[in-house]
Amino acid sequence: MSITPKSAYRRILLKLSGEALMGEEGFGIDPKVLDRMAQEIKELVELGVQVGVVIGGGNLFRGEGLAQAGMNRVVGDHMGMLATVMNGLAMRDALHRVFVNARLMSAIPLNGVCDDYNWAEAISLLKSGRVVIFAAGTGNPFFTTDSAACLRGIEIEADAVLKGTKVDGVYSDDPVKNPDAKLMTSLSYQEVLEKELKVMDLAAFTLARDHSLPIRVFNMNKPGALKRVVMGEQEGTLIDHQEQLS
Ligand SMILES: Nc1ncnc2c1ncn2[C@@H]1O[C@H](COP(=O)(O)OP(=O)(O)O)[C@@H](O)[C@H]1O
Ligand SMILES: O=c1ccn([C@@H]2O[C@H](COP(=O)(O)OP(=O)(O)O)[C@@H](O)[C@H]2O)c(=O)[nH]1
Repeated sequence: MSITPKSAYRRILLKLSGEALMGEEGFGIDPKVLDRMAQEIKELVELGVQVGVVIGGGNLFRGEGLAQAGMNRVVGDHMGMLATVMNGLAMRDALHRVFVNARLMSAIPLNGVCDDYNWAEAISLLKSGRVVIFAAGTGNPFFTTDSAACLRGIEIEADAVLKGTKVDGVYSDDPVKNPDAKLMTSLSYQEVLEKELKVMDLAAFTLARDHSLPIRVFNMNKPGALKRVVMGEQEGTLIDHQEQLS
C-alpha cells in the first residue's frame, strides 16, 4: 500500500479513551460512536497510513475507582485492563464490519479470544496495512492506557501519538472550568511540565518526551478532526521538542 503524499504521517499510534466510546451514555459503549470511529480509522487506512490503536477502559472500569470503593488496587487494575480488552473486541468487530482488516493484541494472554502482544508481529501487520489494536494497556497495574499508548508508540516507531479526547486540544487552563482558557496550537514538552497542563499522566508524558515521540491532542468527538490531523492540517495541539527548532 502506498503512502498518499498528502498524509503527514507514515505510521501513527491512535489513543482512544474508553470514555470517548461511551458517547452520551453513562457507561458502556455507544454503538453509534463506535461505528463512527471505525469509519474514521478506515479513512486513514485508505490514505495508506499505518494505524496502531491503544484503547482505554474508563467507560467500564478503572482500578483507582474500584480501589476507592474498597477493592484491592491490583485486582481493580486487572479489571480495568480486561475492560480495555472488551473495548478492543468491540472496536475490532466494528472495523471488520466496515471491511477493515484489524487484529487485536492483548498484553495479558487470553487464549482463544485475541492474539498475544508481539512486537515483531505487530510491525509486520502494520506494514501489510492491517490496523493493530493494542489492549490490556501495558499489562501491569498502576499504569494507564496513556502510558501504554506512549510505550507502544515508541516500540512500533510511530511518527506520533494522536490522543483523542473530549476537548479541542490542550488549553491554558481546564476549558471545562475556565471559559477564558485559550487553546494552544503547539507546546514544548518543557512548557507542558512548567505550566502543569493536563495532557497525560507524568509517567506517560515523560516516556514520550524522553523518546522524542510527538503527541497531538485533538477532539475525537469532532467528526473529521482525526483525518485533518493526519493530513497535516491545523487541528488540536502538537507537543514536541519545539525549543530545539527555534
Ligand atoms: N489544560 C487543559 N487543557 C485541556 N483539557 C484539560 C486541561 N486541564 C484539564 N483538562 C481536562 O482534561 C479532560 C481530558 O482529559 P483526558 O485525560 O484526556 O480525558 P479522557 O482520556 O478521560 O478523555 C478535559 O475534558 C478537560 O476538562
Ligand atoms: O497499563 C495499564 C493500563 C490500564 N490499567 C487499568 O485499566 C484502567 C483503564 O485504563 P484507563 O483509565 O487508562 O482508560 P481511559 O482513561 O483511556 O478510558 C485503568 O484505570 C487501570 O485500572 C492498568 O492497570 N495498567
